[in-house]
Amino acid sequence: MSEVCVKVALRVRPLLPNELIQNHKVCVRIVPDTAQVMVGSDKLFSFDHAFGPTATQDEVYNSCVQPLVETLLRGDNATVFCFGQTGSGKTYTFGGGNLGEEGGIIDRVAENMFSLLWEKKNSDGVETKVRVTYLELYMEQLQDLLEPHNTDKELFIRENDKGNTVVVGAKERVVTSAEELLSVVEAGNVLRHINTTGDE
Ligand SMILES: Nc1ncnc2c1ncn2[C@@H]1O[C@H](COP(=O)(O)OP(=O)(O)OP(=O)(O)O)[C@@H](O)[C@H]1O
Repeated sequence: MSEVCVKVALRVRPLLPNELIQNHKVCVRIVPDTAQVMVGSDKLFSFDHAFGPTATQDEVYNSCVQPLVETLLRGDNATVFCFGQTGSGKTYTFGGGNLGEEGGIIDRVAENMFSLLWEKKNSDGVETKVRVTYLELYMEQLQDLLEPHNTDKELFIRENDKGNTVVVGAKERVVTSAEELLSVVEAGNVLRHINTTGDE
């Protein structure tokens, strides 16, 4: 196989103001002009991409995710997920609800995808329909973030006849613009916040 299917990017966030006040020190450094990081003074790790504290949302998106959107529009599947300890910057990197400079992956995918679909429509007359599902798996419980108030709802993870793993019972919503997609995500995020913090 010429192309590797799974790529791993590492992002080191800057120290936060309260960490600076408490005199925390950076312990992970990007080796300049490489995709390697040095932990402490002698442990070197290699990734497909490595981003330091000054990397912008745009840089992360353009290197790691933008090529996947094009893959998607050619009919393939793509998955992006963030993994890291609490407070490491997953939510910041993923974003959702901000089409500006600070917008994250979700925002940029939404914008990018609709603009590419618009181009396709204008050049080839291709009509498309975008359907969204938005789910949370938390403490082994699946929650449909598009149906926040339906507490009786049960979702199941199953394999379908094509051998794909799917969530059965998830609500789908048709969206026609990046703004509409992000409003769906924002509404779901409010629920996610309530679930994980107990705040209303
Ligand atoms: N690259 C970055 N630049 C500036 N601030 C950042 C960056 N990454 C994260 N932060 C800030 O660091 C804090 C923690 O980030 P975030 O909430 O994204 O972490 P998390 O991994 O989602 O945490 P949790 O698992 O607890 O939800 C936030 O205040 C966020 O704004």
